[in-house]
Amino acid sequence: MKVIDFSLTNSILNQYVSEIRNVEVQNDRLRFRRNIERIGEIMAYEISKTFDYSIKEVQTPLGIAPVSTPDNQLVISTILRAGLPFHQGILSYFDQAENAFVSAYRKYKDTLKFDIHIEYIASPRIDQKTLIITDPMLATGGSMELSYQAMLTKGEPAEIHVVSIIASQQAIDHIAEVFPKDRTTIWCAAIDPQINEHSYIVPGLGDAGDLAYGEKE
Ligand SMILES: O=P(O)(O)OC[C@H]1O[C@H](OP(=O)(O)OP(=O)(O)O)[C@H](O)[C@@H]1O
Ligand SMILES: O=c1cc[nH]c(=O)[nH]1
Ligand SMILES: [Mg+2]
Repeated sequence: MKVIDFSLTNSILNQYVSEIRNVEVQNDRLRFRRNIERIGEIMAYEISKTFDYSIKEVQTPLGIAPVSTPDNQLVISTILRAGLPFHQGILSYFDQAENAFVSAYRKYKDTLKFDIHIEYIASPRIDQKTLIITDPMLATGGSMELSYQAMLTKGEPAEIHVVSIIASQQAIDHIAEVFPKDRTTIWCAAIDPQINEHSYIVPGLGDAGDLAYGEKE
């Protein structure tokens, strides 16, 4: 299993990550969503370098140009709600991708204990396709694992890209355990050391879904 951590490389992506983490900046919802989209756009570009390419001949007004373009059949899958702006950023680079949406939410038994419930999935078949499964936050990794299990009812992908912004070390370890090691790559903008007793990432950024869309009842 490959793990790509963008925080180890100096790039403008780290500026957008600092803004979504920053308590003085992150409450500007439009900026928060747009920064998540921008991180998705940059990650999409980096992920595109791993695809399979072949040369096609393009007719220009003056001749024929050979151009190497990707051949992968993409399915971009997203976990509601916080995944939506991230999905939009990635999709804006992969124009022809198919798309899938999974709902996952924490149903609390008491203030600390919860189960993750999946209630909705809308997905194409994913057999032999490149599955890009996105969620900006990987805390326990439970939502990602269950969403992937739900996606498997739609077929077996050729390769899997788990794409996140902030992941806990625990979630990285968990995903490395439960996803196919030979064909999964995890992409994230940072790996944080801890999760707290409420299973929030520390230092993390808080609740990504609420910051993007407002608090739930
Ligand atoms: O790794 P886990 O421990 O499963 O936690 C991560 C999940 O929590 C967040 O969603 P949340 O449940 O807050 O839903 P929301 O996007 O609707 O706010 C996040 O977007 C992940 O889906
Ligand atoms: O830190 C966390 C954990 C779960 N969901 C979030 O939005 N943030
Ligand atoms: Mg949330």
